[in-house]
Amino acid sequence: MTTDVLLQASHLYLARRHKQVLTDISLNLERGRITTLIGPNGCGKSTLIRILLGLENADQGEIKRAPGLRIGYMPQRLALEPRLPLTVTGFLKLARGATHDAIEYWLDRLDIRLLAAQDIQDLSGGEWQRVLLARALLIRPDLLVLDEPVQGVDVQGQHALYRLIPQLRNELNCAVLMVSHDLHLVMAATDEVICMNGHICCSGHPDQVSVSSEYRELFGHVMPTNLQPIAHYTHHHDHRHCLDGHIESGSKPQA
Ligand SMILES: Nc1ncnc2c1ncn2[C@@H]1O[C@H](COP(=O)(O)OP(=O)(O)OP(=O)(O)O)[C@@H](O)[C@H]1O
Repeated sequence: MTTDVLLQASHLYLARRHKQVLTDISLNLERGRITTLIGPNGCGKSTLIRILLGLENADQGEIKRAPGLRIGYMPQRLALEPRLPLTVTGFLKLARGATHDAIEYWLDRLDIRLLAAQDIQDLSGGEWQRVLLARALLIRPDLLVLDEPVQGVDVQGQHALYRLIPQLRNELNCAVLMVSHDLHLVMAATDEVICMNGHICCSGHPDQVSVSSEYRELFGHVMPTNLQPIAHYTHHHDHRHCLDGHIESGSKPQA
């Protein structure tokens, strides 16, 4: 592994109840890069994340993590005791890396200071997502893993969160791995997209993936009207890519 590679997964396979969930998944997560996993419901995104985090084991394959790697994880769901009376600050205190200073810092940085004394049961979906993000950031992770970070967040909030993620990457100089359902929403906030459906269908820069036939087969051509890109992306595509994103020989390179 080179020094910038924080996690390297090679040829992961996993079956669950006779169903092949993951097939031959290989990827590298590098410091300073944002990687987005995208794919339809049930394609194995959360399972892959759990395996990369070491919460589940693959049937086959290998995962190498940089020594001492600090991982901050924002799960898709968090099972909480429903009647547990707990303020946001109390909840954050339970997390790894929860020093007084760290909690104070992330409450301000994520604009959730006003929620500090609020009961976690009373948070809106969007507020809860920010609190979960703060919890993942407390240890100042080398690798920040976000499983559908905009779930339950309104469109404005989604844009705000996807603008924040590259800022956090710059601030912490960390790697980010996130799961999203909508490439066009995240494409300005990601360096690499891995499009999966059990196996990796295609991967590369969001510009390349969004025009690839494998991506279009999975997601169709039409962008939902309510989901506009955060930043305007233009496609100058007059050449073809191999599945690994390289330009096919003989095709015209981009101007
Ligand atoms: N413990 C299990 N037993 C049986 N099947 C499982 C188990 N865990 C996951 N699966 C199956 O594995 C597949 C992948 O699930 P996973 O949650 O990883 O998908 P996902 O891409 O994250 O989906 P979504 O976008 O809906 O969150 C699904 O078909 C799911 O039903």
